[in-house]
Amino acid sequence: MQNDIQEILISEEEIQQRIRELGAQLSKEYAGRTPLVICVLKGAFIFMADLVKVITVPVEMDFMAVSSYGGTTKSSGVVKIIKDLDTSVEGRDVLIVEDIIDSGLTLSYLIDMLQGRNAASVKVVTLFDKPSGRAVNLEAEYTGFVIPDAFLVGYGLDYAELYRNLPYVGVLKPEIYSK
Ligand SMILES: O=P(O)(O)OC[C@H]1O[C@H](OP(=O)(O)OP(=O)(O)O)[C@H](O)[C@@H]1O
Ligand code: HPA
Ligand SMILES: [Mg+2]
Repeated sequence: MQNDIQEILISEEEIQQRIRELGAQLSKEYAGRTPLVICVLKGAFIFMADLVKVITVPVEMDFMAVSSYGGTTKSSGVVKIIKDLDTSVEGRDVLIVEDIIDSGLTLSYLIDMLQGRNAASVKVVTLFDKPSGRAVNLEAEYTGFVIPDAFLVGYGLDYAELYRNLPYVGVLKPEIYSK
């Protein structure tokens, strides 16, 4: 698996350090409240698990599964809901946890949906932001790292469902996805 990586872009230590900083910021933002923290599966599951451990306010958690990339490196533009929330978001302070914002299509769809369900507030924390990929104008309130225009894998990010379990984020060798 490591042999398929061209370059490690962000190390495990750098990721964990940045998550501790995000946790501290979010604990301040939500002081005195109990946000509903929503993990966007599958990509965000590792970030979600590490992030909630460094948030010091009480949180409720729920999970949604959506997919728009399938086995490719380009968004299909169609966001498919594979699993919806179990919890009502009405009147709740919702924090969406994403691994990456690329085209922005996944998040713009989710934000509209949660606002349509009358959440009291909807904010986004993303570990990675790739502004060069944007198809819609959208920014997260909290961002871990701004990353360059390359297809990345690791720390939750997959290519064709592989590489999510790498503890760092790296650039995949182009010959892997041009096979
Ligand atoms: O900004 P966008 O261009 O919409 O891309 C970002 C989304 O794409 C990835 O999910 P994917 O659809 O690959 O599903 P996965 O999380 O199961 O890998 C990623 O986890 C984000 O949710
Ligand atoms: N890597 C993996 N999955 C993704 C990416 C990426 O760079 N962008 C959107 N989904
Ligand atoms: Mg994916």
